Amino acid sequence: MNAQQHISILGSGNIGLSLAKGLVKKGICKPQQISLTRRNVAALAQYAEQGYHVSDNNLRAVRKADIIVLAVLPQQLNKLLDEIKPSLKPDKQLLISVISGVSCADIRQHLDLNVQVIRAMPNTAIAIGHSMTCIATDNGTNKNINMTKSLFDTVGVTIQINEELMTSATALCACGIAFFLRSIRAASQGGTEIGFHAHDALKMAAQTAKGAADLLLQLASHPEQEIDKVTSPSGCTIAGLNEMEHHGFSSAMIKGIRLSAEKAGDLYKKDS
Ligand SMILES: NC(=O)C1=CN([C@@H]2O[C@H](COP(=O)(O)OP(=O)(O)OC[C@H]3O[C@@H](n4cnc5c(N)ncnc54)[C@H](O)[C@@H]3O)[C@@H](O)[C@H]2O)C=CC1
Ligand SMILES: O=C(O)[C@@H]1CCC=N1
Repeated sequence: MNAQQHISILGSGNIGLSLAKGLVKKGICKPQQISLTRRNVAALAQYAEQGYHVSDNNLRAVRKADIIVLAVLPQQLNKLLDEIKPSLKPDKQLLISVISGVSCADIRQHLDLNVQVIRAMPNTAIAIGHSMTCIATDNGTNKNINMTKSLFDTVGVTIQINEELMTSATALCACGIAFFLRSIRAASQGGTEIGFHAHDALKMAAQTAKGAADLLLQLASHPEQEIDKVTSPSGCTIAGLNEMEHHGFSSAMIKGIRLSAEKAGDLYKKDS
């Protein structure tokens, strides 16, 4: 983004605000270049104090924007699109949607405008700059794809994927945060049962999970390769691991991800 450009985030809740904070923290733009809208504008008071433009007026926010981020819930989207349509300048503005289950074509079709749309699917680790964000488009220019990637690179790691895989990315990465959190919670519950205070068990489980993830990311190795290093012959790791598998550990994760992906594909259709 250059210093003249303006970004308007429509629906400034968890994801929208985290993105805004990441952009400012990494110096991509100043708060004065960002408009944040929300129905309950009082919830954005601290952002107004920091210099962000804060309002419940989507039309005004759209009018001054070069980039418009759609960050409402899927069931809130059509009303928002109807509201902003009169202010949109399709040949001058880029729409970035973080909304699950809504394709670029769905958005253009509802607007009945030929506007560039890029989808971005972050996860809640965006709040600490550690999101896994997938981006996809069916009509965005390379320039705008690169620009969108650089925006989300400020809040984590970004990859471009085919749009058909966006619901799968939603399940694996956006919902996935919850799956890994539940795994850590379950490990901590096991830890408490074998003797640790709950807060110690949680810290120990979380740091262990972080170490496991970093082994894969930093060494670029395969999970089974790292597992083989832990499982001493006739040892306690393989005993625990096999017991978990007898109870369907991997199968539960795979089935959960499949169901989430199915549901992600239906989030918008159900309500539009
Ligand atoms: N929460 C998550 O982990 C992820 C969510 N998403 C998607 O991002 C979108 C936003 O999710 P969250 O930030 O978690 O939801 P949220 O509920 O925290 O934020 C949505 C915000 O939009 C506001 N809003 C609703 N209608 C509006 C309107 N007409 N004008 C202005 N503001 C309006 C609401 O007041 C709320 O503050 C959803 O579509 C979700 O599918 C994507 C990836 C991850
Ligand atoms: O649960 C949901 O529907 C949203 C989309 C991805 C993460 N949270």
